[in-house]
Amino acid sequence: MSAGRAVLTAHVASFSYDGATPLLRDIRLALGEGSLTAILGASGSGTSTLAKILAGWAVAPGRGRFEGHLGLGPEAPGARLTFRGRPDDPRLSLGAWGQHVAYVPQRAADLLTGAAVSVGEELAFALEQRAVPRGPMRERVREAACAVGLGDHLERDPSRLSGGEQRRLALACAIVGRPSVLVLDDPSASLDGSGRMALGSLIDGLRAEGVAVVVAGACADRLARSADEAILLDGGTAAAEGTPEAVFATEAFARSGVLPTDPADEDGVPLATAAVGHARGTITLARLERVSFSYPGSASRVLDGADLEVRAGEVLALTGPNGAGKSTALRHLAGLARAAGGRVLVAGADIAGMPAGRVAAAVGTLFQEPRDQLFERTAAREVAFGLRLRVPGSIRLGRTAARTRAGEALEAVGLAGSAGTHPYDLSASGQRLLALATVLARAPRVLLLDEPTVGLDRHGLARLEAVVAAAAEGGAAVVLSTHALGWARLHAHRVLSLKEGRFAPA
Ligand SMILES: Nc1ncnc2c1ncn2[C@@H]1O[C@H](COP(=O)(O)OP(=O)(O)OP(=O)(O)O)[C@@H](O)[C@H]1O
Repeated sequence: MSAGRAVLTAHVASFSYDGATPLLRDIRLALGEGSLTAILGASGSGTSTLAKILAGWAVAPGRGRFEGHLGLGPEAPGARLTFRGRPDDPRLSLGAWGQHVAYVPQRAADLLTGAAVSVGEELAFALEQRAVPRGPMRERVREAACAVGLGDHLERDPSRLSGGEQRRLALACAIVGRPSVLVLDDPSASLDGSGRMALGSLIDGLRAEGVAVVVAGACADRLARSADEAILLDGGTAAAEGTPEAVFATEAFARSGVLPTDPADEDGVPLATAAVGHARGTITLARLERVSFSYPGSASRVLDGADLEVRAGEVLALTGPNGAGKSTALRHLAGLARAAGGRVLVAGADIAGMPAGRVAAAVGTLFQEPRDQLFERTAAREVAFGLRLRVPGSIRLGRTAARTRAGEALEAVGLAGSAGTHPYDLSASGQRLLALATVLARAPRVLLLDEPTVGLDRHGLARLEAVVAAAAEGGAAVVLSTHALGWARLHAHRVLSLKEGRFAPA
């Protein structure tokens, strides 16, 4: 695709996960030095799979059947690997490939070792494998951390970072090894405004040094718009290719379900929240009253006298920088974190000392990482599970009623056709919608949604908007945390920003 000297070439003649139904067919890429390529496609179109193939993660026995070529550097015999989906295919050494091609998956935490006790150690890991001497290693670790805004967090425990901070760390891990190709799946997900700006500058800097960058996703955001080349995946193949402008102008793009604008963009969105009208309810369903909280072992207060109130029928959006404490505030409302000072009230009751299981009778939570809340064999069973539980204060449904309700909830989020699918076989956005269905099915009075828009395409976002509006119409209180500020201004009654432990109108 790119006219510059190719640093990576790929021909995906065919790729399937199950060895039978091809997900991708006849896709060719040639990534030029210093180029930016956008791989766009709606949920399930294969953008993440193509990113994984380029990164070498999907090219291994047991990971799927790949037929085609992968080549590093100018095409030459030996630099090109040919795959026929057979046992005698070349073994792609992820270690060797990874020295040239770095990758940040959609679920950024998957890139982290899980063994490092500090951000600095996590970053040093890849360099230790390459025997980089201590002095330069320290310098490169600091440089990579600073590039993503984690320069002051080198001593922090990676497992205790917020979602956005973890994405920043994964990005730093990818660049610390100085790759010649960087593949980023949904790179802006969970990043605040400054994180997005830093990502843009980082990519510009890497391209100036000759690194070929690939961004994959379901949104024609600023990064995709600034690409040299875009490729639109639809129906398993490249439905359009060319400059972003040319691709965005095609009928295939209009049909595809790719978001034509970024939900984070505030351009043209009025400051006062608009489309949803006024919340009608007067009953307060959830409240934080002067809540203070610090995580164990940390001197700083994440919440510091935070006040928040949400009424029946209201959609309240929480925004604020990465690490500000939005998820922490939601955890308090779900009874999963306990205030050190102040009170948390849900449906009129002070929940101090109330077991989280009991709070769950009134509250449903969509977590920031939805895969963490999925554990069943099929999507239908996943949704039915919570309906069959004995939760004090809520009604346990019989098997048939639970199945019917689960079907309705799957239908509402657009997953009726995936009822029999294993939750882990759904795309990341499919998993988010499934987790949302598990919450909706129980019809809780308070809905807590942690970054519900992340990774959703146009169809997914429309479903989310519909179910949030319907829940509020039905009298539920909805509290969602988001960096999609433009979207929040359109779909929430109020938007609050969390800074220094307190909420204020955004
Ligand atoms: N289990 C934990 N132990 C210690 N610190 C934590 C833990 N979980 C989160 N933190 C820290 O608390 C702060 C608030 O985190 P939280 O996840 O609530 O932020 P957030 O506003 O939701 O961020 P993001 O926008 O990145 O998702 C961050 O500094 C985070 O690193």
